[in-house]
Amino acid sequence: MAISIPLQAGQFVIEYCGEVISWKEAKQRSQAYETEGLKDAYIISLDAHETIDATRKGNLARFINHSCGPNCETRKWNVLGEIRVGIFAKHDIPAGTELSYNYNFEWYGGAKVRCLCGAACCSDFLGAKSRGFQNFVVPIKLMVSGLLNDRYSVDNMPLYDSTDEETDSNFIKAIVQSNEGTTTETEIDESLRSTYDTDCEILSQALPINVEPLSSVPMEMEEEKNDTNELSNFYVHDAQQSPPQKTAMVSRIRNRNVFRNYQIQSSPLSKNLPPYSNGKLKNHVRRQVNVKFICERLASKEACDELVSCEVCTQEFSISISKFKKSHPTRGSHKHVLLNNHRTLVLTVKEAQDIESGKPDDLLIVLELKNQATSQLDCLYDEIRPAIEERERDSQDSVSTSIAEKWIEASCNKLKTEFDLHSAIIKNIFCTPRRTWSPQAQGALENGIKYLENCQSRD
Ligand SMILES: C[S@@+](CC[C@H](N)C(=O)[O-])C[C@H]1O[C@@H](n2cnc3c(N)ncnc32)[C@H](O)[C@@H]1O
Repeated sequence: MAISIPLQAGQFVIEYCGEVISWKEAKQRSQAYETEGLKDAYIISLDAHETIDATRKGNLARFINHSCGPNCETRKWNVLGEIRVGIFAKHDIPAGTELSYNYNFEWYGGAKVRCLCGAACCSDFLGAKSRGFQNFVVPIKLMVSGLLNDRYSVDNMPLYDSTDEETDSNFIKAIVQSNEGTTTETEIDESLRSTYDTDCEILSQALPINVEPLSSVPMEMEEEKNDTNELSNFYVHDAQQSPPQKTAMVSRIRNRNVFRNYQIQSSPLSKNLPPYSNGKLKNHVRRQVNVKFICERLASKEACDELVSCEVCTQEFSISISKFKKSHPTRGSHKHVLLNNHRTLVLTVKEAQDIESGKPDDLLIVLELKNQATSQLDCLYDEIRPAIEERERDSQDSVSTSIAEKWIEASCNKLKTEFDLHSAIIKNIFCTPRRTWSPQAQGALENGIKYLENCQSRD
């Protein structure tokens, strides 16, 4: 389902409407739908007791497909004491784009369903990463019926509460317009339709409670600085640099994807920090050194050679990162970077920018370690999730001490790898080893400068 007007990050898109039925009823219906030969699944979980079945009665939200790299996400809201599910834009979405969200399926039986989302980070099968593939049966979760007696459960979603703040929801009409004339097997229930506008308005006006996640503080991207100083001639700013972004506060437990992406908040003081003593500004904009300008002022040829060699290396890495960027655009505040071994690293924008100012090889090794630590944390979260859900609340408060200890340990491990990553970046920047140049390499200085100048003029 496509949207006909542009959406902004965080904007409410549509409520997932349907018949609210018990889990028992959902299972029976699912079997009946299967017998009828219905291929698509439209039952999602509301909470531990109830589900929303949009198979026969529902709204346009039922037509939004799954994607492993979605542009929307689901959020649970407590609206006047009633839990409701809304779909929200994860990031800015241009008009005409197909909407998608991650079903976060957990498969627990039947055949695999091939995912056709086409995302670079696609896990190939719906629920391929879930424990369902290890024959784990999720006790009570949301369920979507599908092909060949498949059983799915959608991951728990964040629970938000309503407030009085207002959000614009006019674009809902745009969705309806964009889908008018579409013939579907679903009859939109008239009573639902009549209350649809009101409902959407209530949900669109409800905003999440901003509660910080356990054991982490959300990161605030450092603001782009416009400082100019005497060293500004040394650097050429990347014109394609993304605008500064701020990561929103997240609820205590949001959906799994968000929950996994902990960030350490940079000190608010850092916004006002002066440039480093060597002239590098403390932000993470890709800069190219104006090599010619500096070389003209350096007395030693060795220093010139070293500068050029470092810059060529950095420039080449920047070029490869730019290629990555083109093929793996930023999703929200993250970049998906494809490594040579075909693995995808999910980096924050800041990390990607940090890497651009460092060197590739050893940084990627540290990144790989960080990625592994993140995966371990993800697995652990999968392990503790049932314990959280058993309490039928979106809260981690009741998780047992032993599990909490494991969680803390894994979190520390991840933080350590993040620390190592940033140390490696700093090391690369400040401790670049001096090179011994062969006589043949002596003549490379001019070539190097020409190369860099060509690169800069191309940019
Ligand atoms: C809520 S419905 C989505 C709308 C549905 N495609 C339709 O046209 O009515 C969920 C069903 O759509 C299909 N589906 C959604 N996303 C998919 C994806 N990425 N790959 C394969 N099938 C998908 C599956 O059959 C799934 O059971």
